[in-house]
Amino acid sequence: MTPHRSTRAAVFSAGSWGTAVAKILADAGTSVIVHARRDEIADAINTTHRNPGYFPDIELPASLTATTDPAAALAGADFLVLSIPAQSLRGNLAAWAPHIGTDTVIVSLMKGVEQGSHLRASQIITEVTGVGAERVAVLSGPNLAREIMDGQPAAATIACADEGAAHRFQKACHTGYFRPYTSTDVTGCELGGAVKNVIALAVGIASGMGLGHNAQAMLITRGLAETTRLGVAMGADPLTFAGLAGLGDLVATCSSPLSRNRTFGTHLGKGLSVQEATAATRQTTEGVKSAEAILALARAHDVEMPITGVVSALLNEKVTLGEAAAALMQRPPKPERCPPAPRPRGPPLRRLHPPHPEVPDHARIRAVRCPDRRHPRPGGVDDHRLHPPARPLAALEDVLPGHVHDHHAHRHHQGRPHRARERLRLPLPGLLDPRPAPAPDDPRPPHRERPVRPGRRARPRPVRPR
Ligand SMILES: NC(=O)C1=CN([C@@H]2O[C@H](COP(=O)(O)OP(=O)(O)OC[C@H]3O[C@@H](n4cnc5c(N)ncnc54)[C@H](O)[C@@H]3O)[C@@H](O)[C@H]2O)C=CC1
Ligand SMILES: O=C(CO)COP(=O)(O)O
Repeated sequence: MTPHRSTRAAVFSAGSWGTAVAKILADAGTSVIVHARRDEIADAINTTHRNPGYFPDIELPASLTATTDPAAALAGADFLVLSIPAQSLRGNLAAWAPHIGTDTVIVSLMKGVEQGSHLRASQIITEVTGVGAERVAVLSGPNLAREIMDGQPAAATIACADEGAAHRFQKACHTGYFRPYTSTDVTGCELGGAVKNVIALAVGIASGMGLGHNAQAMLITRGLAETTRLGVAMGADPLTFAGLAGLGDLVATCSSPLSRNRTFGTHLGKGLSVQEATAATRQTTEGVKSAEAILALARAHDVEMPITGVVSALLNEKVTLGEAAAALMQRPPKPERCPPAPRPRGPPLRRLHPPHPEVPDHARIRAVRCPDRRHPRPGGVDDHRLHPPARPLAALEDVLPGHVHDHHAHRHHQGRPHRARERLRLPLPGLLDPRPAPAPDDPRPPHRERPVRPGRRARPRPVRPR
């Protein structure tokens, strides 16, 4: 927290989070210039020390200045901090790139995945600017901008392949109310931030439908499970998802009415159409744009993400609220947890993009067997890849795996005899329908859920005396 005005940061966007991070940096003693798109916002910041577009009631540090000239903002900058909607990053960055200094570290605050390319912000940055991964950092965590502007305490994680660069930015933004930690898990931090927006949409939808805290906690917890599955398949450290950029951000966003994603979901849950919810939302709602791209990443890495799947289907208006909820609740029963994947080996199953320097060896999945021998799982990813289910029907089942009950997979899953390709379609009762979900055509009780402990083996058989 030593003053270091010689450190310079250029914050690109005078939006909600850009303004908040600019204030943090200035309060930490860093020399900050904000790049605004509109002259009137830049002028207001320079003359009244307020941002009338986002926080008209909050006075900004007098040392904080603004400009609409990207070259002036970037001149001599140690850090370029980017905080615009993820879908607009590529085009804007291409225009700003010629002004970026050769030593400038680029810090992404963005929590989205690009449509079409399915790239995260840090990957877009390296691709567009040609800057090496050691000069690209991400900052992510439970950081609702409004609370931070009010001076309330918060923490975040700064991740960079070069830990030294992360440390420098940590020093540049450490204040009495903002506590940054460092990490080298760029993939995990970024995925945590992007996927939690989709889970926050799901929680908002549940809340809008009038569902209680049990349902919301279920979505948060299983949302974290599917985020971690994707992260592990993409080479992230699973423990990152237990940290600020994972669980921390998920809890803050899913529980706060300040979250735009949760609020958008609440509108949907109350019955508004996607168009109506969009019209009711003024600021950036990354989850709406990223859900499908995240689902595409999941497919490419053979990871099941049922919550993301139903949110994407709802956003595309392919299913009703009741159908989406029923599709989640009627998935085949399974253990809560399978062991994490061992170090991956072998060629990737499918890859969306040419190898990225940051994730060269990790986007690989290998079949492992769950200690409960009836549940073979690929790479700790609890899907049914090893029970090739010969999935029927097209679009809906593709978006919502488990929407159609696969009788063959179900019997196989239970370790029982089965006839290949026998299938049964379940009706989809509305979520609030008091009737119990229809039982599969099996008279025996359903498979008992049993916690699986990593590394645990079947109990040894007693040795009979001869
Ligand atoms: N608001 C928050 O509490 C937090 C937001 N974030 C992330 O920060 C990023 C930015 O979000 P916010 O600042 O909240 O959004 P915002 O909607 O408040 O501000 C977006 C900014 O980007 C600019 N912008 C919009 N479209 C643009 C375009 N096509 N080209 C160039 N500039 C454009 C706007 O003028 C505005 O300055 C998102 O990825 C979000 O997930 C991350 C943590 C907290
Ligand atoms: O990322 C955020 C908090 O950490 C902000 O979430 P929303 O974009 O949903 O407002």
